Amino acid sequence: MNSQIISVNNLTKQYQQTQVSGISNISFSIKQGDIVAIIGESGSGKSTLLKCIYGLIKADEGEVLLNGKKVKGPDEQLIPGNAEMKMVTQDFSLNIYAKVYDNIASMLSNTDIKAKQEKTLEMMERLHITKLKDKKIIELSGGEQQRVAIAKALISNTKVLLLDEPFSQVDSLLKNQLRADIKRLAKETGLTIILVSHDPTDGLFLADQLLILKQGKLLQNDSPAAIYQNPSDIYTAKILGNAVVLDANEADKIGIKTSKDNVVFYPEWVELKSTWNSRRFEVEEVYYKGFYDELLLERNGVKIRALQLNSGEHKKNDHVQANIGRFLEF
Ligand SMILES: Nc1ncnc2c1ncn2[C@@H]1O[C@H](COP(=O)(O)OP(=O)(O)OP(=O)(O)O)[C@@H](O)[C@H]1O
Repeated sequence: MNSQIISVNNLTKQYQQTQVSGISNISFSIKQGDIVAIIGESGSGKSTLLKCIYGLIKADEGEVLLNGKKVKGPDEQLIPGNAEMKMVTQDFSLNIYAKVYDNIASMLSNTDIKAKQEKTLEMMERLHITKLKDKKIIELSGGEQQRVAIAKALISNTKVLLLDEPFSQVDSLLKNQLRADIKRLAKETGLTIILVSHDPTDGLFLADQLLILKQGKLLQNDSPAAIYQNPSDIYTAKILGNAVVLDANEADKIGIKTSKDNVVFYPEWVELKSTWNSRRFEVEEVYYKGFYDELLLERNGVKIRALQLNSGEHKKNDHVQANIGRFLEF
């Protein structure tokens, strides 16, 4: 079993005297070697939390422990940050006129030139950037620069890698490759990774542990599957799975009774088949998604979305029988 590497205790940071700015009373712990994704809408406090963990900004209250030792804030040391952690920000902080090799090697001392060379080449190999060795940063794509920045961050005995929106500069094909590489790297090296993203698929695909932030508060902290299946809040269900949200009146119109205010379900929980409790909907729109379609269905003025795995089976204006196989009440 992995041991705990980071412990965040009652962390609060407020920029102004308002409740919604910064982060508020956040606590959680991280196991060594895990990938943790912090997900939340813009302004929910993701970057603030990441910077507090790294010691770049001083928390008003609470503390961060790295292997049981308090992480110092910017007021407690000359150079803010932490030697055992590295943060890769969206601007990458690379020397754009220097070569890839030199950018990475610059993190190591010159006391053993051969070891420095070997270590740099090994790290380039790990991040699949060996062929870029002699290129200048300015000649690279965003995704390539990203890899160089990660290689540079990892070369000096880093225990925790902090990534702020790591995939914002890469197209979807490269994104999948980079995600897979990061996952492999963490599993091979025991590196702990904390990443911040506004894209929930990063969290669902990569993370061992998912943190959902809303207006500076930690809403949920669990495995991606546990949170996806049982979101504690409508916000979480919408962020993670683009959930359908109906009020009690709308739910009633499609045959769901609830004593709560809202009924929430993911489109894939809608069963398109004729069962004793299924109801007739009209297909209003068909959105082609590749190997499946997303259907916009309507009944009694209420619109819901459902997935159709047999792409093309039902067309616009068709009538279909649908049953909400599972739903949550809030
Ligand atoms: N230096 C600052 N001074 C004042 N307010 C700030 C500062 N930095 C962040 N905030 C406020 O704190 C809240 C959280 O910001 P933060 O950047 O942590 O959110 P975020 O979830 O990372 O957002 P994004 O996804 O847009 O980067 C926001 O309301 C933001 O306006």
